[in-house]
Amino acid sequence: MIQINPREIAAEALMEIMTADAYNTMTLRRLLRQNGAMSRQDRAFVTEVVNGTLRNLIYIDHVLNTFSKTKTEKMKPWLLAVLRTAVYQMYFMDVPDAAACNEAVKLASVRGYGSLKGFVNGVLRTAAKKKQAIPLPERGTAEYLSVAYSHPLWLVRMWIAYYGYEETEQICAYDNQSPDVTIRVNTLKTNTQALKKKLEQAGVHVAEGRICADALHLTKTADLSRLDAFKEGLFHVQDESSQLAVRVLDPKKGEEILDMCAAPGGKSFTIAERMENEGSLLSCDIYEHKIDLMQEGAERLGISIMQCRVKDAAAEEESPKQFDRVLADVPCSGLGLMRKKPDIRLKKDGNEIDSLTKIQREILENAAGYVKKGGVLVYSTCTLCRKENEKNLEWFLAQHPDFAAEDISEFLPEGWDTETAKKGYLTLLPHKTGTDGFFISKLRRKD
Ligand SMILES: C[S@@+](CC[C@H](N)C(=O)[O-])C[C@H]1O[C@@H](n2cnc3c(N)ncnc32)[C@H](O)[C@@H]1O
Repeated sequence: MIQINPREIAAEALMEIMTADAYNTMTLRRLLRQNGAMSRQDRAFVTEVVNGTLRNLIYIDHVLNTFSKTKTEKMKPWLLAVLRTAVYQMYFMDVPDAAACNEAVKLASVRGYGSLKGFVNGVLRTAAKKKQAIPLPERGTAEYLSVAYSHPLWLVRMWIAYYGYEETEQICAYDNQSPDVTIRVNTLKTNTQALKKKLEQAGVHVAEGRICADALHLTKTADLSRLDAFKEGLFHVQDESSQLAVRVLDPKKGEEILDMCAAPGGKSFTIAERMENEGSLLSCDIYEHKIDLMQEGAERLGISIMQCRVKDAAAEEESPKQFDRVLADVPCSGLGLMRKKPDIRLKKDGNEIDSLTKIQREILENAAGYVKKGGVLVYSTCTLCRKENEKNLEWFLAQHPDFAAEDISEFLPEGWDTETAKKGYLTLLPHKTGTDGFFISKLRRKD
């Protein structure tokens, strides 16, 4: 039988993600599939090493650059991947230093770098010895937050300008916690208590929602899709921030609703459930393959009012149909998702923000045309970036005197700061709300 070395698969995945700018979940999934003979434990190890290394990459590179004369940007991609994954094991996992180091030395040879075994060994042994004494940039600087919490410097600087130093440090620290899985109870088929009981019987640890009554937080979940409760369509995965966005949209039974950027479908599913599967919901996305997934999800959940369609939300339509409520949950930089998506930290700069802002404004402009007189438009993102959030809202209101921002405080949990909510918008800072970082705003078209 061929022996598969999980450390080699982890280094391979990391190298591909870094060199091809590949999306980490897809690369990982493919490599795990190609090496299907690995045990469950080895697969979990590979996943942990890859995601953990990505999550801590800036700090790990700082460690390597502290102890290696050859800097990380000059290293061969394979050696760099081996060193990075080894430092992750030594610094962040319970792997003994000697094991991580010896295995890395072997991996260097596997791909023809036998002559550099001494280099790998030297850097890792020193890194192991000096673990407690890594020199960091001076506290109180953006550089310190960037290295200590492995967040890109441009992002830390942007957040400091928005939220101040302390708040930024708290966001960064929150991003480094391991996330739980949040689900939305399918109220068409069950209720929170019944589902909680069923999941607990299946060995899942369940805690109740902190913001939404229909949310549950799960830990000790292996593969959710294997649970009977999943197969029976009793829930879908959805963060409480997204559930709150739908609460703010406030969909009603019998209405006509449009979700302009709907895939993978989470908010559409919650909208349909809140509508008690009565009325009509048009769920669009620009990517065809995502439409199929969304349709499958709706079927699993027993939702029949959702029509899924491929449609570019930024393309103008001549005489658009009008809806009671429109959700524009636009493509964004995703900076509120750092806890769950480690590769978002790899964004080298904020340059894409301007092009995203342009698309978001095009989508918003079209959204206005889809809202009936007296109807509602909710604009939301999963990012912490004022250009994509508050600035877009301001821009929209300046272009559209026929819309007014609407107070959303009644939808928020007790005790939340409602100063901006009264003006129709809210930024969810993840360390305060225990959710993804998120932005929700609500507008109503005047009669
Ligand atoms: C933030 S995600 C939406 C998440 C979704 N609302 C949910 O809750 O599951 C943004 C979506 O916009 C889609 N998208 C990107 N550009 C688009 C466009 N021009 N028109 C429509 N959808 C677009 C992406 O495929 C992505 O699925």
